Amino acid sequence: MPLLHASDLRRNYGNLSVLKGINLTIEPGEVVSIVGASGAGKTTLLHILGTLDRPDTGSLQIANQDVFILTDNQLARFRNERIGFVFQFNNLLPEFTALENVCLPGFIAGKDERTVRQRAESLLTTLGLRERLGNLPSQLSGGEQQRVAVARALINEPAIVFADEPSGNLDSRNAEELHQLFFRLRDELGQTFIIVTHNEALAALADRTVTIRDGVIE
Ligand SMILES: Nc1ncnc2c1ncn2[C@@H]1O[C@H](COP(=O)(O)OP(=O)(O)OP(=O)(O)O)[C@@H](O)[C@H]1O
Repeated sequence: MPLLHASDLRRNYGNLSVLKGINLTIEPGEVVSIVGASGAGKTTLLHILGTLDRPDTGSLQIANQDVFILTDNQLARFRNERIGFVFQFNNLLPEFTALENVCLPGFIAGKDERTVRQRAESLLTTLGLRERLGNLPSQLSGGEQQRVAVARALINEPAIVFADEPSGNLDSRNAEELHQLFFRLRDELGQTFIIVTHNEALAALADRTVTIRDGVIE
């Protein structure tokens, strides 16, 4: 069974037809990059695949769940438990420490507090942030903040992590480190990533590159 199966996804904004029938299958443990010209619909597609937005028509299965038949509340719960996100601007909560930011989705999922804390510490240690657990985001470098965001995305052991231009705000050294991290997590945890990127180095490293043009996958 594929991990994700999208069938004939369509999305219009008013008269503008952005997605015109997207079909996509993702297997577990793949790192897939989504590329395409500016305005091609990459973010629109990522938001739909990540269940942040609904298509006008079409269906999507993730981990054997037909997601768009769920109510908004059911979908929010599914997203919290099964999907992780990394955005260009890390969206860490400024008044919470690195450790607290990582724990939060685990607490929201209602998991045991001690278990969540231990997993968060272990993830942050794996990502080289053992000495930064108590730092606020403002006390971290851009690269460190993005690694905290990756740990936060992983806290609930998601089926898939979606990333939208994750290295878009980093210098080339930090960008490369972040990219290596995705592949290490793929190798060590079997983690699946779907990444929208303009970064050609990252797209070239991916197991598969999906190009959107004229509203469909090329
Ligand atoms: N909420 C919205 N309302 C109206 N139009 C929108 C909305 N969101 C996106 N669009 C339009 O849909 C098209 C696709 O946008 P999208 O952000 O998905 O493209 P993209 O491929 O991610 O672009 P970029 O690489 O520049 O980030 C664009 O023409 C955009 O202007």
